[in-house]
Parts: sequence; C-alpha cells; structure tokens
Amino acid sequence: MTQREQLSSLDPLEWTSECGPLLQSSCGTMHVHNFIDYPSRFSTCPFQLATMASTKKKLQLQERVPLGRTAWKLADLAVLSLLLALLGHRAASVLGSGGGPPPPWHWLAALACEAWFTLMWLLNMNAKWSPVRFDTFPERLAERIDDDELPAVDMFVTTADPELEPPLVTVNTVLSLLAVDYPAHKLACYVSDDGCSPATCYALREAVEFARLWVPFCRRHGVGVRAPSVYFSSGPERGSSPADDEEAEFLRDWAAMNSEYEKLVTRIENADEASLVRQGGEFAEFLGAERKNHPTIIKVLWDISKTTSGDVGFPSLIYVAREKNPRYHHHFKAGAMNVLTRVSAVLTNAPIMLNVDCDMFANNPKVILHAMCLLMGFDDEVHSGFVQAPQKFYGALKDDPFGNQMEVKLKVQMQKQSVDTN
Ligand SMILES: O=c1ccn([C@@H]2O[C@H](COP(=O)(O)OP(=O)(O)O[C@H]3O[C@H](CO)[C@@H](O)[C@H](O)[C@H]3O)[C@@H](O)[C@H]2O)c(=O)[nH]1
Ligand SMILES: [Mn+2]
Repeated sequence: MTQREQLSSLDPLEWTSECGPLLQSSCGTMHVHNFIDYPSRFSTCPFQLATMASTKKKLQLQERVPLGRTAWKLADLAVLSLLLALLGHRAASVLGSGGGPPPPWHWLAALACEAWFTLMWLLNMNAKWSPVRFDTFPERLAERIDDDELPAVDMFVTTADPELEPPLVTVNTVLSLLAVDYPAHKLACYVSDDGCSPATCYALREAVEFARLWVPFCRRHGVGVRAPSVYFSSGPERGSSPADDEEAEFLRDWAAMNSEYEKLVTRIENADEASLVRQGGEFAEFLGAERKNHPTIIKVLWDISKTTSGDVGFPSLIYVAREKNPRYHHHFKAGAMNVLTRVSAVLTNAPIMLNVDCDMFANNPKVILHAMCLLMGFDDEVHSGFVQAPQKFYGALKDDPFGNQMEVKLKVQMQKQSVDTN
C-alpha cells in the first residue's frame, strides 16, 4: 500500500500503555519529555500537577480492564503443546539414530527452523498473553483539576515529500490538531518538513487563515472529525443533536464552510513551487534550497500569544525545515523528531509531546484529554510514560486483504463504547 493510500487516524477509544502487537504501531504517541536533557521541562511535570491538584476530589481518570481471553489462551496452550511435541519428535529422531546412519541434513535444518519458530512464537505469545484495555474518563478531568493546571502539549507532525505526502494531507492533519478540545494556549503545533517545500509552507500558511473559520465552526457545532477532507466527504453532520431552530443556521454554516474548504483545496493544489519562490517575500528563503542541502528554515506561521482577546483561539503553528547537509545523515523521522524536540524546547517547552505522521489525523477532538487521563491518572508516575492510540487506515485496498481497517473489531468497540456511555 502506498503512503498516498493510507490516510490513517488516531482512535482514542482504545488506549494502551501495555501494548500488545496490535496496539504497538508507532503512531499517535504521546510521550512525557523525560528522556532528553532539558531540565526545565521537568518544572511543569504533569504528574506533579496531578499531585498539586489533589485538593480537588480524586476521581479515577482511567480504569485498567483485563481482557479475559480464556478461549484464546486455551488455543495458544494447545498450539504450544503441539509445537513442543513436534520438537520432541524431531529431537528424539535426531538423537535416537544411535549407531545407525546420521540423520539427513534436512532433518537437522527442520529441527533448527522449528526451534526458531517456537521461540519466536513464544516471545509473541508472551507480549499478548494478558492484554488489557484502558478506559478513560475525560469528563472527570475537569472535576479533578482546573483547566489552567492541564499540562502544555507540543504537537509534532512530520512530513518528508510533497509528492508522496501532498501538502493538503498535511494541512488536514494539522487542522485536526489545531481544532482539538484542549485549552489552545496550552498547545503548539510544529511541522517538520524534510521536503523543504515552499508549497508545504504555503499550504500551512493558508491553513492558518482557514483555521480562523474552521476552529470556531467545529466548536460551535460539536464537529466530531475535525480533518475537513474527511468531514466534508459526507453530508452535513453535527456532533450534538441540533435543536430545530438551530438546524437552519447549522446548514448555512456548513455550506459556507464547505465552500471555504473547496477554495482552500484549489489554492493549495494550484500552488506552484517555482512561482512561490520567484514571488520572494516570505518564500525567498527557499530560493536555492535543495532538499538535501539547505540551512534551517523556521517560520512561526501563527502565534497565539500575539492574538488580541477578540481573536479566535487556536494553537500556534510553527514550520520547521531542518538544516540538511549531504555530509551528515539526516536519520529520517527520528532526526526530524529530534529537531522538533529542540526547537520546541526553545519556543514552548511543553512537558508533553504528541507525535503524528502527516498522513494521520485525530478522529476525536478529545484525543489529548483521553491521553491526559492516562498520563495523569496514575498515582505513581512510573506507571505511565507514554500513551499510544492504534491506527485505523482509510483508502485501503478493495476488500481490505490485509485487514487494515479492522472493521469488525472497531465496530464492536464502537458499539461497546456507545453502550457504556448511554
Ligand atoms: O526522512 C524522513 C522520512 C520520513 N519522515 C516522516 O516520518 C513519518 C513516517 O514515515 P513513513 O515513510 O510514512 O513510514 P510509515 O511506514 O508510513 O509509518 C510507520 O512506520 C514509521 C517507521 O517505523 C514510523 O515512524 C511511523 O510513525 C509509522 O506510522 C512520515 O510522517 C514521514 O513524513 C520524515 O520526517 N523524514
Ligand atoms: Mn506513512
């Protein structure tokens, strides 16, 4: 599957900090910034905040629910006993040849392969022997701590190639993050562009203008999926059930917003790198920049601290094209994350970071609140270092031969969730 075909999203219905393989995809991860040497980040450690807030009623923010899995365990034990029996048989045949001719070489090869397979199978089993689900209760956060005690979060998006990862995809990811339900001044979104593309920078500049309308629209109408490409791919749909007299207003807003989005798409898709650079101005820095050989370009595209009280509140947006030099390896996404960690340490220095790839989007505006329930929901901080949301893929191949969409599993979970919350 190509990257273009993968539009993945974060699914906060199922969080984990004890991962089975299914839950271990390396996306949508929130880390506490405790592995790098920026001591000042510790000064606002969320766990200290959780303790500070202990004057408030101590409601449980998360619940660890073991998933029994008895039938699976029995099946696994049956497979294990068959594997051991097979190994025993092979070993007995090899060792028991006694004075007879030595076992043929392919018996030895089969024994080695099966022993290796059994070891791998055991390690795999070990990781998913006792899976758990974490239920999170973001509505209790407000009862437990005040809004201004919520820790700040730096949101990192990495993009690498404007051809394979079109700027519009990155823009949708960024818009879904700028519109999340979390105090806007506690958030900042950093985009690392390893493509060093003026088109991506331009698209993000346009995204800021669009966000001025999009974020209030999402909040006013309780929009569920805040990546506009996904939201507008179906008819008018609002989160909370509208009162009759508001319906007409919503439909009007929806149509206006949809038309603004279409204009945004046209502007972004028609942007031409060469003419942007020729234009000069803020794109002059891209002049002569080769993708693998250029100095750092950092642009603060939107700074929430400079807004006046009447302005719309959505998080700051910072564009970063890190320095590239053919003499040094850039280390792909890891290198980009490293640079974002350092740039954000200077600008906002949030104690928590959220990482998504440019082809993911948050499919639930409460995604950060859900994660906070796990990051702040344990009395002892050693029990929670990172939170991971599983990926759900869009645009998969016909009939989903790789099972990427996990249709059945997700449907069952969704139903369960709606039963739980009803
Ligand atoms: O030089 C690079 C190469 C990649 N990326 C970004 O890294 C992310 C992942 O790269 P990709 O090639 O898309 O890998 P995928 O296989 O699609 O992604 C999965 O596998 C990657 C490698 O394990 C993980 O980093 C991702 O989080 C995970 O979703 C994307 O946002 C890229 O834009 C960069 O920033 N710089
Ligand atoms: Mn990818």
